[in-house]
Amino acid sequence: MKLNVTLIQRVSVGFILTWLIYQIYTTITRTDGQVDLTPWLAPIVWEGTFNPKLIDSIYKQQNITVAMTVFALGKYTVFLQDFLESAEQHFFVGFRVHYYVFTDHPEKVPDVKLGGERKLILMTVNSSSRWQEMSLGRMKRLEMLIESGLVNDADYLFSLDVDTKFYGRWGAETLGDLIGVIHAWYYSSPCVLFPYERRPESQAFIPYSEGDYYYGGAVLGGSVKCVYQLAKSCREQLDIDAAKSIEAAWQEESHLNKYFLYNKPSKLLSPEYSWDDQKTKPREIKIIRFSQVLKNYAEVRPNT
Ligand SMILES: CC(=O)N[C@H]1[C@@H](OP(=O)(O)OP(=O)(O)OC[C@H]2O[C@@H](n3ccc(=O)[nH]c3=O)[C@H](O)[C@@H]2O)O[C@H](CO)[C@H](O)[C@@H]1O
Ligand SMILES: [Mn+2]
Repeated sequence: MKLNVTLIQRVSVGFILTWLIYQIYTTITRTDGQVDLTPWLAPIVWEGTFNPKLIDSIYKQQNITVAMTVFALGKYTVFLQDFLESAEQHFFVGFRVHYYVFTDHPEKVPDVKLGGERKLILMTVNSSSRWQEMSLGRMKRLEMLIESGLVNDADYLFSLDVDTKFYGRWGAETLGDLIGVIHAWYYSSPCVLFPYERRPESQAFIPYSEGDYYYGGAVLGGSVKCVYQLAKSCREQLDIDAAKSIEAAWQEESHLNKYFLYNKPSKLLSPEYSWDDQKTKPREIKIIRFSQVLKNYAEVRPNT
């Protein structure tokens, strides 16, 4: 009898100790660089800050359509298969999704089997000779796509890099008026180290005294109306720079950062939504949902 009580006591102490260690561990990892709200009270979406089933059911009721644009010009068509197949597994599963694939090589677009209520619209465009133009030309093409009325049936629109892969859920938690993603390489850096455009001659110029986050150019999104305003404004600023023969440090990513500085995103996606396969996963990142795949720059880009 005495032995039994001791056993129960030991098990209880063991349980309490394990629970305590777990609480301390989660508190440390939770505060380690993870903030859930911006200073303007926009949510930052991290694993553990939302209930996936609940949030999906809210937007399911609204019967929404999500459009996504992706550009695969020149040799970047090689990324399409993995991109689309992984999107089918993780991107708005169970929702109506319309992919707009922009390419100069329509014959190289793989035939990926899509789920019900999901379709792919092929947008054939002219080739460019410089990768920088293919990357920054996305703003103009996004603006024109929305002006054409083709995406009028969509409620939300995302534009994503193609040299990427989905590894985890990307669902209704990412919806909002204006969406930006925190860049995986700068989420814990001080503002002055952000690679904003620092030359005052560029429209993308941000002085060292300003800035709050460094946003990645690989992800932008929001309501169709807000994405239109963003794309139009960035395209206008890119045109002004081009007329002065200035190319911002990180092309449209620099202009996107300038836009977000004065037009704050209503929701920010944590770096879970734009990781980089080159970067090992630190402890505070619980899940990688979308990531840049490794690429041989010399092989896939037409110029350096
Ligand atoms: C993780 C991240 O934030 N990436 C950004 C970054 O580097 P990246 O090295 O990721 O740029 P990148 O080479 O992926 O180019 C951006 C995108 O442009 C398209 N493309 C580019 C070249 C080409 O030959 N064909 C083609 O289709 C394609 O959709 C690609 O995903 O800086 C770029 C601009 O300098 C963009 O802002 C990227 O979004
Ligand atoms: Mn990329």
